[in-house]
Amino acid sequence: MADLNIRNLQKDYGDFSAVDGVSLTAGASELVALLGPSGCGKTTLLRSIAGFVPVTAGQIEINGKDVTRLAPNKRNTGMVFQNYALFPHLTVEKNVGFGLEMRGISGAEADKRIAEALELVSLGAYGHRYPKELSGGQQQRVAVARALVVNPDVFLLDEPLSNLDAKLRQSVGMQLRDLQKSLGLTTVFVTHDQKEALMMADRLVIMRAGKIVQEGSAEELYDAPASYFVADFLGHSNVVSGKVTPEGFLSTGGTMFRCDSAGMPADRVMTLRPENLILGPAAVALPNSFEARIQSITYLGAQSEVTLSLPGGDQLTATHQNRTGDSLTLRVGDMISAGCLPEAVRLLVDDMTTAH
Ligand SMILES: Nc1ncnc2c1ncn2[C@@H]1O[C@H](COP(=O)(O)OP(=O)(O)OP(=O)(O)O)[C@@H](O)[C@H]1O
Repeated sequence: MADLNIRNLQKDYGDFSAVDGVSLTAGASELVALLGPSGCGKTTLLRSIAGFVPVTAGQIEINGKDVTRLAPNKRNTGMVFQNYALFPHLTVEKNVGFGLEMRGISGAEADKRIAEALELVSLGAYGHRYPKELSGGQQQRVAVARALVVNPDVFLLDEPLSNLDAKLRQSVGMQLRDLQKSLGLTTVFVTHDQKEALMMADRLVIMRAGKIVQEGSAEELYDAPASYFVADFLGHSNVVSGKVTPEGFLSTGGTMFRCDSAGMPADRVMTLRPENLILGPAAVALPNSFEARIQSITYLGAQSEVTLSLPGGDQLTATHQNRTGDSLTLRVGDMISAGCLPEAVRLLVDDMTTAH
């Protein structure tokens, strides 16, 4: 059981800040995902925790001990690198034993711990193979065993699923999460894939330009993004800008949306999740209801994505469930009723087109 406590961490390269005043905690057994676009500082933050990047300022504590200036092998962290960084000329056993050797553990004690670590990742029979004799998924498990063999206080993962094909990603991700939970490991996990983060993390930390912009559970962030940037990053596809009227509506190009606008400044963007935009007769009775033209339909099997063109020229996409016996006919060019509940309309600050 361990916890990680980061305070005001700063990593500057010249006058550029890769990590800019980050404070972050991760509790015992917690899996925290660092999520954000390329270049936002995720890897730099992770490597700072491991000790591979000397920080400019701030503090990193593991189990209440200040490790900010300690060498990597004195911190008791276990790290899985994006490309696994296995030694090609060493067997699986020797790769896994490397971290122990660095800590001066050898002989029978090392052999026992290597065998246990390989069992944990179901590679007990593969100790004598070389990395090139393993599949991508098996190599990833060797990298996980190598990180776990030292009984780390903090488990650090840098995009550990990105080299796996789409089919493997989900099952390996779930295995990794099960292992993390069963061992009670405090874990920080870097990804730029929001689906991966939603699937695995207890808490998501969204970064932008070296700073944390929002953190919370997957549900909290998806349901209540604090800004357009976060909404957009977590897969909201409908964003329309408008003006808040004194009566409490958001007025877009030609449509008024009833929503919770109390105390909102006038200029806002509206986000509306496609699954909350209802099509057909059921939409007519909703507090927000309007007629729109179907501009395109993308059939995706269980559902279709239907893009609507609103009277003022704005576009909204709806997710429509395809059910056997559904009497609603969708045809490109037709007018259709559409609507949503006021609480499905979220008004956010537009931090995508303004400076941040
Ligand atoms: N050694 C370095 N010297 C100068 N700039 C660096 C150095 N290492 C990283 N950076 C810069 O710091 C910023 C953050 O990089 P980092 O690798 O942490 O981003 P990231 O969020 O992990 O991105 P990605 O998802 O693409 O891996 C980038 O703009 C990068 O160019």
